[in-house]
Amino acid sequence: MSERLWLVVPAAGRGRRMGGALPKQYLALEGQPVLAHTLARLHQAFPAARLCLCLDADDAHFDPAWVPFGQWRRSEGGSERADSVRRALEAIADDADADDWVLVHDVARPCVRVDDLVRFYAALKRNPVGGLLATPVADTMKRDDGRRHVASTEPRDGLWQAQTPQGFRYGLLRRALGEARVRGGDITDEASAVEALGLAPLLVPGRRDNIKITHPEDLALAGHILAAQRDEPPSSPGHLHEETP
Ligand SMILES: Nc1ccn([C@@H]2O[C@H](COP(=O)(O)OP(=O)(O)OP(=O)(O)O)[C@@H](O)[C@H]2O)c(=O)n1
Ligand SMILES: C[C@](O)(CO)[C@H](O)COP(=O)(O)O
Repeated sequence: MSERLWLVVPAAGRGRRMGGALPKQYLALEGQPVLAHTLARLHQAFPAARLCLCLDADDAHFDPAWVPFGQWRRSEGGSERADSVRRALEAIADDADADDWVLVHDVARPCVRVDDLVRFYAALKRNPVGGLLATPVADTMKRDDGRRHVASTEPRDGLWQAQTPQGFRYGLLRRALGEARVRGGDITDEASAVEALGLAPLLVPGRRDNIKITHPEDLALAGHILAAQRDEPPSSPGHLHEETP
C-alpha cells in the first residue's frame, strides 16, 4: 500500500494562559472560530489527507460543520498536549502504516500559510527522520537570576523557535512518544521526543507570522496577520528565511 498522509490536530487544550470561559480554539477570529481557520488552511494544502482531531471528552463547543475533510475522526484529548497526540496515534492505529507521514499541527496556529505547509511536507520527504517548521531566534536573549534581574545575555547563534507542523513517520513518532511517556518529564513538542531517541529532526525554515495564539493579545495579532496575508500579492516571499543547507 502506498504511504498516506495523516494530520493530527491537537485541539483539546483549555487555554489557561488565554483565560476566559471559552477555550481559545473556539474564539472568533474574523468571524469564524480559530479551529475552523486552522482546519481550512490544512485542507487547502492537503485536501486528500486524513485528519484526526483531538478534542476534550467534555467539549461542548465543537461543531463538525467546521471540518472540511472527507476522511476524519476525532480522538479524546489527554491531560497534556503530548498525551493528546499519543492518543490520536492510538486512534488511527488500525489504519496507519509505520511509513505513513503524520503532520501534527496545533489548532492554535491558524495563520500558517498554505504554501509553507506544502513546502514543509516536500522538505520532509528529503529527510528520513522528519522535522518541524521553525524560525531562527531574532531577539537578544537574556537569562534572569530568578528575581527579574538579568543574570546573563545568552548567545542566540543556532537557536530556533519551534513551530508546527512537526512531521514524522507514524511508526517512529508512536515509538518516540511512547518512550517519552515511560521516561516521564515534560515533552512540549514531537521533535523533542524524537531527539531523545538520538535522532536529529530537520529544521525547515518557517515564517514568523505562524504564531501560536497563547496569550490574550495574540488573538488580535492573529486577526491582523490573516488580514495582511489576504492583501499580499500571491508571490510575496513574506519573511521567509533562507533554506538551510
Ligand atoms: N491537553 C492538551 C493541551 C494542549 N492541546 C493542544 O495543543 C496545542 C498547543 O497547546 P497550548 O497553546 O499550550 O494550548 P492550551 O493547552 O490550550 O493552552 P494553555 O497551556 O495556556 O492552557 C493547542 O492546539 C492545544 O489545543 C491538546 O490538544 N491537549
Ligand atoms: C508545539 C509547540 O507549539 C511548538 O512551539 C509548543 O511547544 C507548544 O507548547 P505549549 O507550551 O504547550 O504551548
